[in-house]
Amino acid sequence: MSLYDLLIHDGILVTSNGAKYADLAISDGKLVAISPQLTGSASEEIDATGLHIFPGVIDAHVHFNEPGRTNWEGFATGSRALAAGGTTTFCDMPLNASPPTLDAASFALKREASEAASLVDFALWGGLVPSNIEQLDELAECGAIGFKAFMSNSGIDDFDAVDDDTLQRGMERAARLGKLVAVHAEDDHLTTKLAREAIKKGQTSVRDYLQARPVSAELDAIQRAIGIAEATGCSLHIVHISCGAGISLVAEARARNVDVSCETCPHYLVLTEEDMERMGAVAKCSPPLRIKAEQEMLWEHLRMGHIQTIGSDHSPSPTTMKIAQSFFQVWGGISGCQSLLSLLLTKGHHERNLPLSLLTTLTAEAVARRFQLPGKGKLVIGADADLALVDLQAQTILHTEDLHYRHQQSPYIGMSMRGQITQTLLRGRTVYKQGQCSTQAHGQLLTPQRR
Ligand SMILES: NC(=O)N[C@H]1NC(=O)NC1=O
Ligand SMILES: [Zn+2]
Ligand SMILES: [Zn+2]
Repeated sequence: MSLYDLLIHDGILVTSNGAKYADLAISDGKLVAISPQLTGSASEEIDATGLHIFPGVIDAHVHFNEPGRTNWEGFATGSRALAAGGTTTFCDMPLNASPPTLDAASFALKREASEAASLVDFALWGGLVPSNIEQLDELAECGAIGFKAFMSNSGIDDFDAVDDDTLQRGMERAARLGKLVAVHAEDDHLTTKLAREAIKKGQTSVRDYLQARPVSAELDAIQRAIGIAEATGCSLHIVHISCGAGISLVAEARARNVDVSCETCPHYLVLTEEDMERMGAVAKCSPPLRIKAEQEMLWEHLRMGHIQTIGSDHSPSPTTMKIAQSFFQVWGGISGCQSLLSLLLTKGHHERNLPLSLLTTLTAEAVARRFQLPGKGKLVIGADADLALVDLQAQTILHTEDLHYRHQQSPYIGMSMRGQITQTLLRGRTVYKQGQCSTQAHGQLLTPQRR
């Protein structure tokens, strides 16, 4: 009998402390030995010479739209894209599926759908809307990692925005339950007013859309959310911050011990307003893409450790919803979850010299810590053997055929990437290898566990 199930030898292990040569031994889906030179037999061996071994990415922000809108993405296609991109855990947002995840029954439906189809592990966000404060307890009971609220129109009819009063009541309840609240922070009053005025004048171009969602709307909402978190003692996570000053507000609040964290997304780090104008619908998102100077500020904040997590905010739709006369009518959401790690390696590591240790912290270790995902995010003995094997120097161009999404849309098509994910393992099992995804859905629900 073999000593181990799997032995991965001669790879370079990436940790939050740096990179080092190490052999990894895996049994029963867990890392059981890590050492520069492991001996002993194994049922299977992988020669990782020349490859970097990252902890599988944890993408805490995707919209896979199942059940109910599986034709927008779905767990099967979405999780294939993740596996191909080196991601082994995702947290699915409570909106864009039908029904939205607002109570125990809808949580169960989503859990079932994901368990049936997902190649990778997952956790689920519950929603926080004006009508479901009384259901937050049951969502917590089901194992939601937290509650997501929109401070502006969500673009989806069955997921209402919260006003400050509802947000306060939701945060009071969440604090009592020991759960965090995540917010989409844009001021509804201002964005609605600006959009209405523009549309009334027939100004519906990309530029008009950009002007209707200014940085000030984002800053205003971030400030209010932090104030409410501070008043209620609720943990707060601000998703997809697109501007430097937004990150500064979070950093200032953290410095005075408010329990707030923030996320940015690869699209804000890689694309700008000009790209949105040039590419149109495929690059539409909210908050919108910003000017180059904002983008540089985001990179600087990233380097300084002021941003805690990077999530993709993968929010696809059928191609028909990406076509409209008015840019305000086009579905807002970028498909990008497959490219998260390769974009960070290309633009962050190779072009800006960000250390791999920082990138793995932002995409795995800190995410697992913030959302209390047991056994994830870190390659230590006893952890789940969730791994992304990466050829850091390989240069590839992203082609439409490479995409595993249900709809092969991406603003990154044609982009030259440096750093190729060659193989992804979930709990020791290969879920992706050189272009091929596994056909077996072994994804399991993760529920937060306090340490
Ligand atoms: N409903 C939805 O997914 N909206 C997302 N799309 C986007 O670009 N920003 C969002 O919040
Ligand atoms: Zn959002
Ligand atoms: Zn989102």
